[in-house]
Parts: sequence; C-alpha cells; structure tokens
Amino acid sequence: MFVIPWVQLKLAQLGRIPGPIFWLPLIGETPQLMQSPFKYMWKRWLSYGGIFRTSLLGQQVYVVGTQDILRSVWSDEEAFEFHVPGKTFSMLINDIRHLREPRQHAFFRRRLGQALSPAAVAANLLGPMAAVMRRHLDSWEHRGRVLLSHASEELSMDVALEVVTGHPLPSSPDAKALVRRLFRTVLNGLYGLPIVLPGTAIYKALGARRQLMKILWPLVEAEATEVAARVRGGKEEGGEEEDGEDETLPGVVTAGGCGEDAEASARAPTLRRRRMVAGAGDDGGGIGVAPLRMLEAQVSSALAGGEELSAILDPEQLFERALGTVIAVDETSRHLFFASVAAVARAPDVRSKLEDEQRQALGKYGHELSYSVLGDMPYLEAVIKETLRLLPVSIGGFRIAKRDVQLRSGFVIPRGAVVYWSTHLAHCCDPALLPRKPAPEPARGNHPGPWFRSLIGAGSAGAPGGQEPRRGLTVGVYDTVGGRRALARSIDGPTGLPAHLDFQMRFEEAFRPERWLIAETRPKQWAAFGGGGHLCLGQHVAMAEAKLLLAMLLRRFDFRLEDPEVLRKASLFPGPTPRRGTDGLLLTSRPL
Ligand code: HEM
Repeated sequence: MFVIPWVQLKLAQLGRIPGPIFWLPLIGETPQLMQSPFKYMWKRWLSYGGIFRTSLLGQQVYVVGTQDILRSVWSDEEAFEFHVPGKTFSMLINDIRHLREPRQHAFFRRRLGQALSPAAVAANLLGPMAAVMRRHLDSWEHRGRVLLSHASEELSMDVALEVVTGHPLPSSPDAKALVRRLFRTVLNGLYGLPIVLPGTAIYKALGARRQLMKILWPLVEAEATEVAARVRGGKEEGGEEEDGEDETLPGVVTAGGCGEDAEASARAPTLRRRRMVAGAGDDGGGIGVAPLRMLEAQVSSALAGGEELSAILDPEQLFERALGTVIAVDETSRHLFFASVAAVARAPDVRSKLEDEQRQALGKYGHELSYSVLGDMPYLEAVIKETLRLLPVSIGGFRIAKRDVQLRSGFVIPRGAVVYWSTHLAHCCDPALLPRKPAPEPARGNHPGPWFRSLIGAGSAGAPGGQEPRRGLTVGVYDTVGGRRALARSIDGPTGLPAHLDFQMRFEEAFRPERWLIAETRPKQWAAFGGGGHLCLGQHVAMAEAKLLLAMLLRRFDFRLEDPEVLRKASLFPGPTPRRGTDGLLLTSRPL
C-alpha cells in the first residue's frame, strides 16, 4: 500500500513527473481516457496534480492542464514544437510545416488571422453561413424530426465546404453530394487504425482522397493561379504588413447581414463573392485590416514564408490545405452544433432565458442577425461557452519538448517527450469552479496520518520534494495532495465527480451559463480554443456559427429531444457523440 506513494516521492525528489506505474501494454490508459475523459482526468488530477505521466496510444505522454504549465506549453515555442500524434493523420496530410516551422507558422497565422478575423467573419462568412443554415433548417422543418448528430454533421460539412474553405465546388447536386461523401470518408479515416488493407477506414480514406483531388483540382487550379498572380503582384510579397492577429479585438462590426444578398453571395463563385462583399467595407467593417479569403490567405502565407510558387500550386499541397480547413471546421463544429442544441433542449430554464433574449433582440433589431447583433446576445454567448466547457469538442493538443524543460514547480519535462495539453484536465481543476477551501480533514479514517505525510512530504506529488505549494498560480490549496484528497472526500454522488463536471447525473447543476456573466464565477481555466502561439484561429467562426444556428432555431421552432437523457448516454471522445439512435430531435414550427 505504501509502495506507490513512496515511488512517487522518489520520482518527485528527482524532478521526475509522477504518474501511474502500471498500464496496459500498447494501449496504455487510452481506453479509460476515451471512455470518460472527465472521470479519468479528475482522478489523475486528485492523485498527481496539474501534470502527470502516462501512456496513450502506445506512447509515453506528459499530460498537463493547469494555468502555469499550460502557459509555458502554449507559448514557449523555443521549448515546445507543435505535434500531431497518430499515423493516420500524417497519411492523409503529409505536410504541416506551416504549423510546425516557426517562420512559416508566423505567416500562416497572420494571413489566416485575417481570413478568419471578426471582420472577415462579418464581411465574408456570416451571410453565406446563414444561407446554408436556412437551407438546412427548411429541411429540418419539412421532416419534423431529425437525428441531431447526423443533421449537425451534414450542416457542418456544408458550412466547411461551401463557406469557409472558399474553394469552388462542382455545380451539379449529385457531384456536390459525392464530394461531401468523399470528404466524410477521408475524415473517418482519421480515427481508424493505420493499416492500409482493403476495407479498413484508412484504405477507404486514401482512395477518397485521390478521387477528391481529381474532382476538385480542375476547379481550383485556375482560381489558385489567379490568386497567386495577384498576391505576388501585391504589396504582401515581402510579408511586411501589419500582423493580422492583432485583430482579435472584441469585434463589434456592422457588415454581413443575412438577407437576400447573403443567399446570392452564397451561390456566387468565390472571387465574385469577394467583390460582392466589398460593399460591406473593405476595411472589414471598421476593424482596419482587409479581410482575406481563405484561399488567398493560404497562398499568400506560403509565398511569404518563402515557398516556391510551383510548390504552392501543387495540387497535393492545395488539397492538403483545404483538407486541413475542412478537418478544423467540420470535426469541431458538428460536435458543437450537436452539444449546444442538445444542452439547450435538455435545460428548460436556459432555453426560456434564451427565448427572452431573442425576443428582446427581435424588438431591438428586427430580423437582422448580423455579427454586431449576434454580439449583443450575452446569454447566448454564455450558453455556447458553457457547452464548450462541459462538453468540450476538442480534447486539446500535443507538443514535443525540444529540450529539457524545467517547470516552475520544479518538475522537468525531458527533451523529446510528447506533451498532451488536455482541455478536460484544465476544465476539471478550474480554480473558479472548485470550492475555495477543501472540506476539513476528518480526525479519523483510513487516510495517511501526519507521520506518513511527513514521510511522503507535505506537497507529495503536487510539488517535488515536499516543497511548500506555490500559491496563486494553479489552484492554491489544491496544489497539495492533502488538499485534493480533502476535496475528494467532500464530494458525494454516484460518479465521484464534482457538480461542475457531472453533466451525466447532475445536468442542471453542471450546465450553468450564468457563471459566465459575473467576473467572480467566470471560469479561469477555460481551454476550449487552446491558447498562446497556436490559439484557435477559427474561434470567431466557431462562435458565430453556433450563435447563428441557435438564434435561428429558437426563433423558428419549438424543439425537444425524444430522449432527454441523450447527453447522459453520450460519449465525449473525440467530441460529444450520442449513442446511436438516441438523439431524435422533434421540431414544431412557431415564430417567436
Ligand atoms: C468549436 C469549434 C472549434 C474548437 C473547439 C477549436 C479548437 C482548437 C484548438 C484547441 C486549437 C489549438 C490546438 C493546439 O494548441 O494544439 C485549434 C487550432 C486551430 N483551429 Fe480551431 N477549433 C474550432 C473551430 C475551428 C474552425 C471553425 C477553424 C477554421 C475556420 C479552426 C481553425 C484552426 C486552426 C487553423 C488552428 C491552428 C492554429 C495554429 O496552429 O496556429 N478551428 N482549434
């Protein structure tokens, strides 16, 4: 019984990061993580604190999730290199230099920052997005019942393909449907085993990838060449212009309404569409940097990063960039659409507050749903942030340590280590959501007594060598194993999870958008979009599309889940996914 704490102590004294000692060969702790990421992370955090070592997918991994460590992993690009684990991803996308290589990455972020800024969302994306959503909601209305997860998947794929990538698509409905199906097959390949044998997911994905390139290249080639010529002739060549990333101002912009023009613009080919929205303000509606189209952003960032034109116009390269965008949009938005609608349908109080807010907006702005109108819906924004906190759609990200990295806590992440920053871990131990003080220690019980704690050191696995816990950086009192144990003892309930995480058994207590409306209760370790050097570039797109969908849905329908417990039965990996067939959503039209 004392062996494991003793080994932990020894490791901690050596600056070695603690973690479980036994795990299954090859798969390690992957099944526990996949089955219930919050339960897994909560238990591990109670035992080890904000950093621990484990094995995932056959690889030793250092999992991190508290503010001080996240800050370093997110921002110190000298120490940590962006990494995508799993062979299937690299089989489908060979080249991620634009994410990994610092110079190319800087240009990529600048240009993509412009293409995905609030100004660009308002001017270029919101209108076409609303048109696509309206088309889907018409079909939902016609059917009266949809399987929410599947309907969300169809919608997110159309938003990704028709709106965000900005690439031309075939015009015939059959060919479009084929393109969608092929992209879905490619994406399914990401989650299979990396075994290329007839019938495997990756085999099908590689076949679909080849077929897609054949269909799309003739459509994209002319436009890409034209864009490249324009970009080369323009002032951007030297890459000396302002940094578009600085635009992440709380963008309140006025352009980009959702009326008939938006419908027309959604149908127009990309370049024409750009000219049409120019009327919305080439300065992007007042933010000051011209919004770019995605294709231009990708071509210009590669040129500025020093790539040869021939390499940029290589069909493979262009396709991979487009595929990267589809993955970024679809693999996240479909889960967010599903989770946010399901959560609102599950929580009548939340829904009636949302309806009140929509009534107010209708009274103030009429039927307009522009970026600035969506920006004036604080409760809706809180609902989406709370959805992303409780039902994260991204599990986090990976880095490789380029050298030994000494953390402030004294632990050392060794050179070459794979580091996994976990959204679930960050949300588990958010200092704003934990009680300020753990429950007092009981006088008796089978917990280690003072003699044992002095043996293992007061800080135990939370700080090497039993040093005093560092306060104010992570969760203060919970930096010590004693503090965390006391906290664990104060939690009752069948899952062993605290109320702020227990969406399965205590949904009403867990899902509380109100916490976002007051500074004191607002989560402080919210990591839904990551942070630092790789902070999600699509966060304004993601927030806008989720707000738009919910606003349109609330204004048009009374909706309810056939099975109100769909979220209780859902799995959270890789994003909120219902058990097959449990996610029927019934819709009745009624104007608000
Ligand atoms: C709910 C929706 C979304 C979530 C939760 C999400 C989450 C994330 C996270 C956590 C990262 C950081 C990964 C890391 O640090 O390793 C990231 C990066 C990124 N996201 Fe998103 N994302 C979403 C939607 C989108 C959309 C719609 C787009 C594109 C339109 C997008 C584009 C990107 C890009 C390009 C990066 C890489 C940034 C870089 O490496 O510099 N994301 N996203």
